[in-house]
Amino acid sequence: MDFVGVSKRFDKSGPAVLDGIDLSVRSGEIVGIIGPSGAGKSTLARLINGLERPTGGQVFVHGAEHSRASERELNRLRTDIGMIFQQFNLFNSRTVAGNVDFALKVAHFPKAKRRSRIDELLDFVGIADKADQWPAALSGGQKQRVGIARALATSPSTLIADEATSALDPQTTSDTLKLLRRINSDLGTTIVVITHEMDVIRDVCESVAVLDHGRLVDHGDVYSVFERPTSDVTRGLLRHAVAGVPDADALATLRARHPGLLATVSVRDDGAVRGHQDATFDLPAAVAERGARSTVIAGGISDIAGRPFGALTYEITGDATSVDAARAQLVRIDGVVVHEETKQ
Ligand SMILES: Nc1ncnc2c1ncn2[C@@H]1O[C@H](COP(=O)(O)OP(=O)(O)OP(=O)(O)O)[C@@H](O)[C@H]1O
Repeated sequence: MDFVGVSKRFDKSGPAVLDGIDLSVRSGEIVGIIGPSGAGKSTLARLINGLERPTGGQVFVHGAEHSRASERELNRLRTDIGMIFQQFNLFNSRTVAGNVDFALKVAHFPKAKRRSRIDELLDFVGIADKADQWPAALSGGQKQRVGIARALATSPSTLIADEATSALDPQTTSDTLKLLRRINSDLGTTIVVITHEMDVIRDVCESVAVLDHGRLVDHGDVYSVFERPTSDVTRGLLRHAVAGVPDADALATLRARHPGLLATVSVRDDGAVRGHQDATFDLPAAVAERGARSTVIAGGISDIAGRPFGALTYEITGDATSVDAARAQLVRIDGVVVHEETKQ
């Protein structure tokens, strides 16, 4: 999937909702599109399935240029793109099986094979026992599984999940994201995850594109973007998803409880601290060598694309000479931030 210099205006004299987007998505990857409300995420998704056309640039999906396709060609191309939504968009007047059947009918799937295809799909998403239930009798997570089964009915090579977990509780979100990963690994489906939550990106995506006011402000594999965000929007979104260097408010709270010297160590791949020659730099050991003690008081380590990522904040205590010696060592290490108390 390729976006080449894509722009979109709904009104000729109005603002650009998307502005000069250059973005490539590899076939078979899970990519996240994230950004604050109004950033242009849903518009980008609608360009992928041809519900909107760009006012500038080109959109290619599986080699076909969507931006130029006729309405007829678009209809055919759309059968190769499944969509799932925050509000599930199920037909309440049809059973679970009936909802999936509808997608098969629309795609002219052979009638004789429909029942077995429905059973296969419901089994795959884990709700085989709900085939004859009505949507109203299902939980949010089960409804989303029906939505997913329906979106997969025609074996699309791309699935767009537009805020698909935003209405779900944390456990159901986690189960749904696991299902998306299984769809990707078992069926090879390219998945575009539209979200405003960095936790979702962290838990399921391989690459991420960050939108702000219609512009692409960060893009790359998830680990790199988490490690080196280049925009304030990305940094703001990350604050809630991974532990980092505490901001001024968090630091004030920590200081109120911990009078010692405070220092934060970034935890990166293999525990290595970037820029430090000894990849196993160990703050507690370094501090102990100088006769001081260290205690973890804040932080966390997440798993991002199978690699550790996070930060740990320590309080360093002991006699003044030992703490000063520890401080002198720590300020020289890249990846360690020593929080000096500013004198009033
Ligand atoms: N059909 C339309 N006509 C006019 N303006 C539109 C249309 N669709 C979207 N917009 C505008 O485009 C901008 C981006 O909207 P979009 O829905 O793509 O953002 P989003 O990032 O998905 O936001 P949210 O997270 O709130 O869903 C908004 O300012 C919105 O008002």
